[in-house]
Amino acid sequence: MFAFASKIAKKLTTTYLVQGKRMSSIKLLNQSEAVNIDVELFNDYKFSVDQLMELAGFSCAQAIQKVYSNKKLKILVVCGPGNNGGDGLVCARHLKTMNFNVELFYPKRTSNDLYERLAHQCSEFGLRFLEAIPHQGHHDLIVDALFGFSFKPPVREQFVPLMDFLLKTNAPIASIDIPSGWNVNNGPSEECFHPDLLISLTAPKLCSKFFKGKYHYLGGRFVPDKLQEKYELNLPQYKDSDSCVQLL
Ligand SMILES: NC(=O)C1=CN([C@@H]2O[C@H](COP(=O)(O)OP(=O)(O)OC[C@H]3O[C@@H](n4cnc5c(N)ncnc54)[C@H](O)[C@@H]3O)[C@@H](O)[C@H]2O)[C@H](O)CC1
Ligand SMILES: [K+]
Repeated sequence: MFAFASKIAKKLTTTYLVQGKRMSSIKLLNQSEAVNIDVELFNDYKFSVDQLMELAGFSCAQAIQKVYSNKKLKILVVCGPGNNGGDGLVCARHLKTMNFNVELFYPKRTSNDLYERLAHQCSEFGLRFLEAIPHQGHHDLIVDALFGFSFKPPVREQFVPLMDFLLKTNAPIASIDIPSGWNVNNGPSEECFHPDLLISLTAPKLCSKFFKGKYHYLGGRFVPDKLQEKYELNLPQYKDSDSCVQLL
């Protein structure tokens, strides 16, 4: 019996091993730490939003390509009004260059130069923006780039139908950074959907403890060593030129 129990225990621990590090030893960020790291990357390390968004969005496309490699999949990328939505626009463009069939739904466009350029690039790359929430069953995979680490529940009225669509869909959902609608620190409520794939950016957030999907990746390979040490992130090593690393 002991042998059986230890076999199970061993299996559970190995599931959480990432290149020799236990998943539990990787720091999970709370909402203020995620915001502070973001601010430091901009203010102290002098990154521009465009730079980080391009790397973040590309790493998400790479993780999606690794998990769902079938190029016949019809993918819908749902983009929100903040930087999470910007990551979604970048991710959609890269998925298109990886030969996926991609459509976008971007209901609340942000009118600033960066977002206008990103949306323009998507159009020029041949991506179609849907005018309304599509019928269920039209897409094989949904990329959730609605809200990220600045989301504060409850979701505002305007986004309720879209959140309802995400809750009811049978298609797998790949969430960028945070499953939209989840409390960044405390995780999901009963009305929240559960994604199949989560791509945490910079470092996983506290809510990822409640993730019960199949695949968890880390992306956003732009965190300087000094910053990793300051926040004791204990991130796993990215392999070769990969922009993402599998955690689960
Ligand atoms: N350092 C990094 O890891 C980087 C991460 N990136 C991505 O940026 C997001 C965080 O972006 P931010 O603009 O701060 O916020 P969000 O996109 O999460 O959302 C803001 C947006 O949402 C609205 N909003 C907030 N709460 C609600 C609500 N309850 N109902 C409706 N709408 C809500 C708010 O008004 C704003 O409009 C991070 O997660 C990453 O994905 C960067 O791309 C690169 C650096
Ligand atoms: K999201």
